[in-house]
Amino acid sequence: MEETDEQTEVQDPRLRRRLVLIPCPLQGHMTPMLQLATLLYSKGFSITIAHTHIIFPNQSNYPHFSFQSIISGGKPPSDVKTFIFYINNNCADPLKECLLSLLSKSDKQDYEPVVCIISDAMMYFAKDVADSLKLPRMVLRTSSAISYDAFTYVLQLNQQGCFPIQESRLEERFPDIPPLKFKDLPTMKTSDGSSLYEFLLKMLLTTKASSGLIWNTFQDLEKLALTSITNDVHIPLFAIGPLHKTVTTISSTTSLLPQDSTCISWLDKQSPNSVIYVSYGSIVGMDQTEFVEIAWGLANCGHPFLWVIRPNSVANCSQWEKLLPDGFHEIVRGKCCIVQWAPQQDVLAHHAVGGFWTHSGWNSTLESICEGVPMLCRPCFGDQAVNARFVSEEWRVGLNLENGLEREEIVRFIRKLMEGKEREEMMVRVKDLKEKAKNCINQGGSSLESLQSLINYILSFNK
Ligand SMILES: O=c1ccn([C@@H]2O[C@H](COP(=O)(O)OP(=O)(O)O[C@H]3O[C@H](CO)[C@@H](O)[C@H](O)[C@H]3O)[C@@H](O)[C@H]2O)c(=O)[nH]1
Repeated sequence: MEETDEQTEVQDPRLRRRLVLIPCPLQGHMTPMLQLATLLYSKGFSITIAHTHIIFPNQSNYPHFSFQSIISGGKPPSDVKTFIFYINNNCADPLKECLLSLLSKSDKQDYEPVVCIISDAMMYFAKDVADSLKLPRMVLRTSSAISYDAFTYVLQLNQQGCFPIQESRLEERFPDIPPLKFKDLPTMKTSDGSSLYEFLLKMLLTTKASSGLIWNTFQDLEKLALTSITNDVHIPLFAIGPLHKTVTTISSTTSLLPQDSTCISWLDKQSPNSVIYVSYGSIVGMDQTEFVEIAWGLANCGHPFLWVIRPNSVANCSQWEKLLPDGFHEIVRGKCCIVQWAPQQDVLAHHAVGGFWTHSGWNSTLESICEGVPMLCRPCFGDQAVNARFVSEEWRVGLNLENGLEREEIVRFIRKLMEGKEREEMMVRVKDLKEKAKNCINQGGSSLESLQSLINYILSFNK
C-alpha cells in the first residue's frame, strides 16, 4: 500500500474530526491500536490516545497524537487476567473525565469535535462511558476472527453446562469450527477466582453492542469466520489487516521494550533459510524444566538459532544462564544468538530466517505469514491454541507442538519444519498466503476497500 504517515492537512480544526483510541496496555494489543491510529491520522483524523500509566508507548514516537492518561498510581496485579479486570474496574471515571474535557473544548469551537471512540475489545468498560455521553463506540479486535468465533462457542457450551469439558472429549473435533479440537478452547481461571466465562461474556456482549468492529486480519485468510461473525453480530465489520503492512512508515516504533539489533548483524553471517527464530511474544513464559528442554532441543537440532529470552520469562529464576548445564555453551558456540527483545519484523524478513518457533500470538502469526516464514507453534493460553490449530491444519503453514516440551520431540519438530518435503509444501502455501496478504492492501484489495468504508462510516457519525 502506498501510504505515508503524512497527513492530508486540514487547517481549520472545526473541519477536522477527533478520534479517541483506548488501547489495552499489553504489547500485543498496543501495537495494532497504534498502527490503526497512525493509519487513521494519515487519513485526516486527529488522534487522542487514552492510555494507562501502567504500560504506555513512547510518546515522542507520536508527536502528532495527543495522549491522555486514564489511570495512574497503584500497583497493578501481575497475573494477566486479574490485571485486565483491574483495568476495567478502575478506568471508567478517568475516561469519562477525559472525554468530557475534550467535548467541552470542541464546544468552544476551537477544537476538533470527538466523533467516535475506538476501544480494544478487552477494554469493555468503555461501553458504559460512551453510552452515557452518547458517543459512537467502535471496537478493535487485535486477535483472529476464528478465535472470536471460538470464544462465542465457549459461552454456548458454558450455558449448556458442558464446562469444564470432560478429559475424554478434549481430543474431539469441534463440530461447528473444524479443525478445532475441544482442547483448543480457552479454559483458564483468574487467580482471584473470577472465571474466564465472566470475562468473555463481558467482552463479547460489549463488542456486539458497539457501532462496528475493526479487525487486524484479511478476507482471504479468514473469510469463513468473518462471514459467520457478520451473521451473528449485525453490525458492520471492517477487516483492514495486516495492519503492520498497511502502515509502512512506523515499522519498529510500537515496541514497548528496547529492541536489540545486534541480532541482525548475527543473522547477516548465517546462510539463507538456515536459522530458526524462537520468540514467545510479550507475555508467555516457561517453567525451569521447559527452559532446559527448549535449550537442549535447540542445541541439538542442527540449525543455528536466534532465541528471545525476556527478563523474568523463566518462572522463579532471575538468572536463566545458571540453569544451563555444563557443556551447553561449547555445543552452541557460533550457532546461537540470544537477545532480550528482537526487532521481530526485521528478523522475520531476513533471508537467513527459515522458521519461526512461536507461541501463536496473533501479531506474530500475521507477521510470519507476511514474510512467508513457516511456524512451529507452542500455544499457551487465550486465542493461541485456536490460532495454532488453524496454522497447522487449516492453512497448513506450520506444525503444532502440542504434546509437551521434551528435547527429542523438539529436535524432531524443528527438523521437520526446516528440512525435507513437508517443509517444501509448507513453503509453497505460506508464500501463497504472503502474496494474498500483499494483494489485499494494494489498490482494489479487500483490506484497502474496507479501510475506505471504515473512514466513510466514521465520518457518517457526525452528520
Ligand atoms: O522480541 C520480540 C518479540 C515480540 N515482538 C513483537 O511483539 C508483538 C507480540 O505480539 P503477539 O505475537 O500477538 O503476542 P503477545 O504479546 O503474547 O500478544 C497478546 O495479544 C495478542 C493479540 O490480541 C494475542 O493474540 C496473544 O495471545 C496475547 O498474548 C509482535 O508484534 C512482535 O513483533 C518484538 O518486537 N520483539
